[in-house]
Amino acid sequence: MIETRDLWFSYGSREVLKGVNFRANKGEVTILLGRNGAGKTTLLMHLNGLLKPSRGEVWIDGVRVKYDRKSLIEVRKKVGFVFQNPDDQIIAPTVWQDVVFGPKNIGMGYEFAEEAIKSLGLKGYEERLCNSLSGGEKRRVAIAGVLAMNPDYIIMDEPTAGLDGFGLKNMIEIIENLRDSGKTFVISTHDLDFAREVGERFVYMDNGEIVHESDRVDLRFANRCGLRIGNARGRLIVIPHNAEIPDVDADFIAAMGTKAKKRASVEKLEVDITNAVLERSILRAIEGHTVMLICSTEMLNVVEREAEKFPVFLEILDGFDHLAAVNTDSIFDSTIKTKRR
Ligand SMILES: Nc1ncnc2c1ncn2[C@@H]1O[C@H](COP(=O)(O)OP(=O)(O)OP(=O)(O)O)[C@@H](O)[C@H]1O
Repeated sequence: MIETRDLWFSYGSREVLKGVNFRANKGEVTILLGRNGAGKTTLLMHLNGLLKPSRGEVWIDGVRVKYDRKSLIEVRKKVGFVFQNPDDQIIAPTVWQDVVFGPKNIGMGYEFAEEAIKSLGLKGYEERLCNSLSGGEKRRVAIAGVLAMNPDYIIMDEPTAGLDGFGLKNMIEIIENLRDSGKTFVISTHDLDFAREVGERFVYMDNGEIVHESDRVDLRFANRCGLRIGNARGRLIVIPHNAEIPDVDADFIAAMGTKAKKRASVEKLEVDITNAVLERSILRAIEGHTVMLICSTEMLNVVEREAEKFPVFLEILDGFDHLAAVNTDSIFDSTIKTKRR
């Protein structure tokens, strides 16, 4: 387990970590979520001694991290760090020279380097110049360099930044395979889909503090931490309180335009919402009725923003995991119920 205890850190007079108690359990993939500037990278850099806390402690497998050179070498063997930008990590001219840089530096053998080259699909790339590689390939070289030291823990700072769909899929496979082989991960990301795919524990950071922890993505906190996925899309289901659709629904239908479908024996009204505009008039129209909204996170953001301005009580009922069981369309990931306060 990696743990921080009451961790404080400042860059000059700028306080960035404010008493962080973080924990990453062995064998798990812990995801660190938070908006830009929340302090994720700063926290991650403490987990293998790249930064020294102003106050507080870091513990790895029950041993308190010390900051002399000899202790730090031991820490770096146990905990590898994959930087957000591979160019910050790659230092040698060729792929092979770069991957063996770490083990060579501390007099370790190259067996894990060879294994890493294979497992990351870099066989045949050994003599390639790193600066001739694509972004995705560079990322794999950076990971191979970390694996060459055979660490138990792998810290990744935004590993999906700049990856296309194939690169993302490949990254997910790499993490899953390594996890199955017993590695522990701590990963920071803004990518909610990716987080859901690989994560087992989720830690939410805001303004230098941990504000929440959960064992599945909690949309309320993901939202607070500035995450977004997909487009603002969703389906609004309005269930009127009385059997007859009251007059107010005429406004609602008008507001929704031609997309609204009103059936003859209406007990509920269903509307597909395909853009980010959920206007005040719509919220006014649905006020007082039970409303279910199945939507993408972006739409959730829109609704929550609007609901703050309008007296509609908003309660998130379910996250993606539950809803996925009843609706396989991946754009739908949350259910909201609104009712009059
Ligand atoms: N070397 C530095 N010197 C001074 N301030 C820094 C330095 N590095 C980071 N900061 C500041 O510390 C705060 C936290 O930065 P950090 O990189 O840890 O956040 P983050 O959550 O990783 O953000 P992002 O998601 O944008 O990568 C930010 O306000 C940032 O400007």
